[in-house]
Amino acid sequence: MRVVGLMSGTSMDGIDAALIETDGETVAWLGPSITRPIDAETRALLVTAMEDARGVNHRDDRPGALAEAERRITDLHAEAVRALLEPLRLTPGDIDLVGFHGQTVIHRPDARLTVQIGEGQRLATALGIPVVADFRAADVAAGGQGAPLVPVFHQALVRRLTLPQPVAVLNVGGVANVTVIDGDAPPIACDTGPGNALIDDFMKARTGVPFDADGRAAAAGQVDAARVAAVLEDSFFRQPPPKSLDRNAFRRSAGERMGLAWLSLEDGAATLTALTAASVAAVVPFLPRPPAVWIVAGGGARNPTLLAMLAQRLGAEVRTADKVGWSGDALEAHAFGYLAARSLRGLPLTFPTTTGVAAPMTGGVLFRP
Ligand SMILES: Nc1ncnc2c1ncn2[C@@H]1O[C@H](COP(=O)(O)OP(=O)(O)OP(=O)(O)O)[C@@H](O)[C@H]1O
Ligand SMILES: CC(=O)N[C@H]1[C@@H]2OC[C@@H](O2)[C@@H](O)[C@@H]1O[C@H](C)C(=O)O
Repeated sequence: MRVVGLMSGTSMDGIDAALIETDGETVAWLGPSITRPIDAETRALLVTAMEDARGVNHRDDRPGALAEAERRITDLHAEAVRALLEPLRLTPGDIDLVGFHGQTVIHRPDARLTVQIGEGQRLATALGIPVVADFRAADVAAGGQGAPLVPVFHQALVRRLTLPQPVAVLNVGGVANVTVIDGDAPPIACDTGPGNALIDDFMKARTGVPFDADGRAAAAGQVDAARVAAVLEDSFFRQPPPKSLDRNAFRRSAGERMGLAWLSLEDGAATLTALTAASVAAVVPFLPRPPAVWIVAGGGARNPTLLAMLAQRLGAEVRTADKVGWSGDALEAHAFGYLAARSLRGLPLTFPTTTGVAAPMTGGVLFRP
């Protein structure tokens, strides 16, 4: 199948759209991708929608700004698909399927609640292509964490490489998540903790720019190890995998525990970057054996200061996804194309070792144009 995968991640910086050819088992081709930036006005609407989502008790509730945000985000995804296809001289008729993740506005698996806004039917009708959406709902309803979903895709990609095992695939987006693959054993996976979200929020508050470009501020600062250790006291880091996080999970507690207000821009950025690296390293003691190689994807792979801190704390080889022939920026979009193909074939998306669901579970809802 020729599939377009779509991801709008927790960083809310853009919508990634990527082409992939797959039968939902093996990956035949990782095709080109684009990012359609999310404008400041839409980002502000999404931030409001996330606030309003705190009042959601049922996954179909759309209080406050949520309904408007959902329509807007759906239409931007339709634009992203067109922007991907046009320069490739492809039309919707050339595409078999779309995998549409949507925007997570609340994730509380403990309450069996996870909401990704995005109307599958509206997108299918707009594009004239079948769409699979709502990838997390079935897993959460069955008692799983509903995240991470990418491990089965990471496993399919790692099978194509010759690398010393175990191999860890680390995605550093707003939240960071890892998949550890050791031969044919079921992959072990979890969210590791904050990825870029706390760094982005801190940089936005201090400079107005919502990220630490190329890790420059962090590179010029001093890490406050005691502050990092204070956040790692949180019970989340003592839990073994599988486990997942809401984007805003550590927002308040980290700010308070770290006393960020007292740190300079550079020291704050360095300390938050070290927190991301340390929380990844905190997973290693829970693994049967430490990974020999770490492949890093997501926006965090563009931050050399973070990559250096990871290499130091993990004591293992750290490579970027681009170095192994994947697209670090589009890996999640490729993943949702792959997961859509699996969904169409009724293949499992989640497993006891990836989301804690009791038995392998398929997921996703199909919308026809
Ligand atoms: N050149 C760069 N230097 C430093 N950080 C960068 C750079 N480019 C991107 N980033 C970081 O990566 C983030 C975006 O990452 P990404 O697109 O992987 O996140 P996401 O997909 O939205 O999140 P998630 O994986 O949690 O859903 C930005 O918000 C920024 O913090
Ligand atoms: C609830 C939710 O949207 N979680 C995202 C988020 O962003 C990164 C991390 O937290 C990850 O577990 C998940 O996304 C990836 C794509 C996943 O499910 O594998």
